[in-house]
Amino acid sequence: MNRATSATTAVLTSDIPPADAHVQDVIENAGVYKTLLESTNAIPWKINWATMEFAYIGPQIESLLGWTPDSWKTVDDWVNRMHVEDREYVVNFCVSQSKAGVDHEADYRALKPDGSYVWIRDVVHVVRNEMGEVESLIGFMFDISERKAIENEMQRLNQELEHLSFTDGLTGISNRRLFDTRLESEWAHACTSGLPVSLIVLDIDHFKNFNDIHGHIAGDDCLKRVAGALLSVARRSSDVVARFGGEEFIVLLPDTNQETAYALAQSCAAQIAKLEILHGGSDVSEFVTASFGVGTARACERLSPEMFVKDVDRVLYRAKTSGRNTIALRDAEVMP
Ligand SMILES: Nc1nc2c(ncn2[C@@H]2O[C@H](COP(=O)(O)OP(=O)(O)OP(=O)(O)O)[C@@H](O)[C@H]2O)c(=O)[nH]1
Repeated sequence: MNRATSATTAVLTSDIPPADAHVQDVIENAGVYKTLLESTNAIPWKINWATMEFAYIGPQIESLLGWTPDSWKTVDDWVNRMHVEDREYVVNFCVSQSKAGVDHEADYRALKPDGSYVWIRDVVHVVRNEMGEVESLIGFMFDISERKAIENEMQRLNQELEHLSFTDGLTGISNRRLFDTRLESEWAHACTSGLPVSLIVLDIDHFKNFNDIHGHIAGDDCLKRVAGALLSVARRSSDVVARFGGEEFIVLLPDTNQETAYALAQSCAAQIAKLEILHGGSDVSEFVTASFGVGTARACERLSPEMFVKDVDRVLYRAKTSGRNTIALRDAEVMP
């Protein structure tokens, strides 16, 4: 039994005249409330607004945060034992809400004596006098570490899920979904900036034969290595190298003119050649090659991004029908 209850018992056993029965009730109730308050899982507290001192802090502070109630005297003790990244926002928020007389709550990391932190949700009630002036603040600090850990894990899993939903499972590069999303935003950007957008669409030559001769696992490995080669060429942060499906890849080059796009397609072809992946089923080279379609457009042209992609895909088909292992341009003749 704690101090509050024994004090109550002492009062009850003394001789109190009937006229003071009300006082006795008050004392008894105060004892009950104190017992209830100090047996909750949260830390109750009270701050005197005029002095900014703690008029009361529950003994639970010791078991939840590791500080003795004696060491928790002023608002500074609360502020200084808050994670530095949370401090400015939380203090400013709590002060402004308190000044406005608005009940509020704030989450922050509270420091323990061993240097670790506990996530706290402080729920604050503003007490005002008859004049409407703030007199004190009373509240509870709840340990929300478990909830925060779950929230953080959920956030991490969501980010991972989002990343996976934009990644091609085999090659690890972006997938079509990410490409479509980025193309749409780059198209909108190009529409306002007036800058050109370029696309390179490429397809590995005679890949069916490659699989038939070298096996599907070698085929998968070939796709991964080609993806790596493309990534080594399109290196600007705004560039997107994506697997478009099967053995077809697409490279989005924002703010890029046709000349540069063509040069980049040449570099892609050179990097693929450099891999020297033996291809027993190709009539164009002993190594793996690809055919390329390159296109450049101004977003202001009467063209949707989807139509643009289809257009460049048709250009790639031209490269295929004109012998493979070549680069075809949307606005020019097939170039060897
Ligand atoms: N190993 C492997 N093969 C794939 C994958 N996706 C698609 N393919 C194969 O890629 C081949 C594509 O064949 P086609 O579309 O006929 O084209 P191609 O043989 O490359 O001929 P051209 O494009 O005309 O040069 C098919 O045999 C598909 O099975 C994959 O993830 N892994």
